[in-house]
Amino acid sequence: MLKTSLNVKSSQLVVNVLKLVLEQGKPLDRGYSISFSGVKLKPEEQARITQVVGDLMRRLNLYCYLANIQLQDAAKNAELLIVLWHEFNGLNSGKLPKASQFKRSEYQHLLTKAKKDEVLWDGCPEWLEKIGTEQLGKAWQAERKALLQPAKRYLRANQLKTTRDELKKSLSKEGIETRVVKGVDSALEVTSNSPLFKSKAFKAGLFEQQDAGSQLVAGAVDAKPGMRVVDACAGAGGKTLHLAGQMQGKGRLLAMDVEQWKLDALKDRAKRAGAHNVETRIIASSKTIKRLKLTADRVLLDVPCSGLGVLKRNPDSKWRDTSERLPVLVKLQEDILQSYSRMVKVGGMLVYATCSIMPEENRQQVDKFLANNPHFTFIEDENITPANTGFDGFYLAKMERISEGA
Ligand SMILES: C[S@@+](CC[C@H](N)C(=O)[O-])C[C@H]1O[C@@H](n2cnc3c(N)ncnc32)[C@H](O)[C@@H]1O
Repeated sequence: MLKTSLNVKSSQLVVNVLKLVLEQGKPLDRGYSISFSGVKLKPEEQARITQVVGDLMRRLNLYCYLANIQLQDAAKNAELLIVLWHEFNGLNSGKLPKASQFKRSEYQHLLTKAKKDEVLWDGCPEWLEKIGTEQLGKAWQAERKALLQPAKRYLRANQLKTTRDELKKSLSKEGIETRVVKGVDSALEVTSNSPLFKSKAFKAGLFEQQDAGSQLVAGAVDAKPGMRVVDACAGAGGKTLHLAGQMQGKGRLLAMDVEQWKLDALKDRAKRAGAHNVETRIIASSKTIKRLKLTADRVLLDVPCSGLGVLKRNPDSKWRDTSERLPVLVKLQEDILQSYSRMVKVGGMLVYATCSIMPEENRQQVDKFLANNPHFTFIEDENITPANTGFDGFYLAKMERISEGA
């Protein structure tokens, strides 16, 4: 946490980001890029601003409660929330705009009450508490607390161009300090506040920023040189590029998605990474999938999901989403699993993955699929949870096709 208060300029940038996210519905990353564009800021100051915004977003309901305002009025009262944030974190807020509106005795009274309400204290909206309790029972409490922690920055060494040890050394020469992540072969955790994307190492394609949990998912696909591999919900290719590294540029790696702009971004990233065996294909209709029937050694289905495993990285979604999205996503996941699994050849492996920690999107989804598809057999699954790992939360299940089936 910060040791000194924000200055007025930085506090104004916090306000800008909050307004973009809460009033205009921009994702947090976009809020940062718009607010920081053209503004001269030292990397350390930028890191301080993102810390304050991140923390405010993770516990927005708590800070609103302490400021005695409604959640829907958070953006309008952003300056007051920053004052509250300083007080809550034991920092002097005296020089900040709206410091004069801070009512200490009311704050102390509300703080005492808030401490008794664990769900509010952990920055959890009611809809999320309900889902978490229903789906995870007693385990939810630890996950709720883990999801309140700031997200760490992890990198994946691009095996096509370097090794993790070499990358660590190259980064250190540029003043970027990292440490090795135990249990994740390709991952480094960034321990300094250095900007990553202006580094020579990044421009040379030596790494991608990717959560360690996400690296475990792509690692489980175990794509080998010469294989035919499909990443069917590839997005902008976080995992595709990892698979390309596993394949060492040999074989065929097909990245598919329903959104062309994501595949366009993937192409740019693949170029920088030197991933020359990546082909992109838009899924225009079910025919795109049917044409690939029984052809792939590996199919990764990193399906659209609630994102409830990655809330510490995307805390803004707690205040945007509702529980109504979940059943819609569960149905979409079921359809994708049923239809896209056709691409796996006999003896090939299907990897189903989400960035959710909720069983309804995870093991229950897999069990339903296996019950209806006896030509697949279960190999193993893994719940990568924030409470157990400190990483973002993911789920993965591996299944093998044992016969052609339907
Ligand atoms: C969890 S994200 C994928 C993230 C990506 N694999 C990565 O590691 O960066 C899910 C992706 O599924 C895509 N998607 C949504 N509906 C789809 C569908 N019916 N078929 C294939 N992809 C779909 C979304 O556009 C999104 O990019």
